[in-house]
Amino acid sequence: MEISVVSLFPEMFAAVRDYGVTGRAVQNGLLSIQCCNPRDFTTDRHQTVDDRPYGGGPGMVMKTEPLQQAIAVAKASVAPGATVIYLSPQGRQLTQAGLAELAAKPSLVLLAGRYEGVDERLIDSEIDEEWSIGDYVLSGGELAAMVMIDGLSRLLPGVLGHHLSAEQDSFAEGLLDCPHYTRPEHFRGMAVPGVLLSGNHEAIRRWRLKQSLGRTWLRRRDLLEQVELSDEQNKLLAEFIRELDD
Ligand SMILES: CN1CCN(c2ccccc2CNc2ccc(C(N)=O)cn2)CC1
Repeated sequence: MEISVVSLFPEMFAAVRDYGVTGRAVQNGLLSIQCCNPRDFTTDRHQTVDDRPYGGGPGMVMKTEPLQQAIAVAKASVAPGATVIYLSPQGRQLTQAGLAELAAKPSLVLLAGRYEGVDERLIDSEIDEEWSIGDYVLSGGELAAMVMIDGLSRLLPGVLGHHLSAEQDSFAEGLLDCPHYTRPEHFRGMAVPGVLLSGNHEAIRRWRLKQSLGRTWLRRRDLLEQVELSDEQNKLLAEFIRELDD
C-alpha cells in the first residue's frame, strides 16, 4: 500500500517507517510512506504556515495556500484515486473493522493537522474521509496518522508472519486478548496455568478462547454485545462466569 502524509513534522514518521513490523513492511516493499511538508510550499521569508482565524479568537489555522499545494503533491506521489483522509477529533471513530476497510484501499493521503486545524473549505473540497482515533485532543494529527498506519499495515497480506497472524484471532473476532505467559514457570510465587504446559493444543485453544470471552465480559461488556457468539463460545463463557464464584 502507498501512503503519502501531509505534515509539518515529517521526521516524526520515522517512528513507523524505521521500526518494528511497520519498518519491515516498508523494507519488504509491502508499504511505502512518503511525507510532504506544507512549509516547502511557502514563498515568504519566514516560511509562514499558519494564518489568523476569521472571526478572531485564540490560536491560528493552517495556512491554506501551502497546504493545498502539499496535498496536490501528496496525491500525485501515490497511485491515482487515493483516498484523502483527515485525522481529527471530529472524525469517524477508528476501530479494528475500520482498519480493515482502510487496509483494502490501494493508496492513502493522510493530512495531519496542527494549530487549530484547517479551513473548512479545504476540508470540503479536498478531504474524502475524516477519522478520529478516539475522543481526546492531541497537539497534532501526526500521532493519530501513525496509529492508523500501524494498525492497517498489520492487516496487509504478508506483513505479519503466519505465527503472528494467529494473534489477530481474538481481536478480529471483536474480543479482548487472552493472558500470555513465558519463562520462568514460577514468578513471584505465581505459577503458569497448567493447561499451557500440557501440550494439549485443543485444550489450550479452548482455554485461550474462554479467557478472551471472560475478559471481554468482565472488562468490555459493550464489545461483547456486538459479537455473535457460537455455541462453543456461549458454553465457554458460561463456564468462565460460573467459575468466578468458586
Ligand atoms: C489544540 N488543537 C490541536 C489541533 N487539533 C486538531 C484539530 C483538527 C484536526 C487535527 C487536530 C490535531 N489534533 C488531533 C488530531 C486527531 C485527533 C484524534 N482524536 O484522532 C485528536 N487531536 C485541535 C486541538
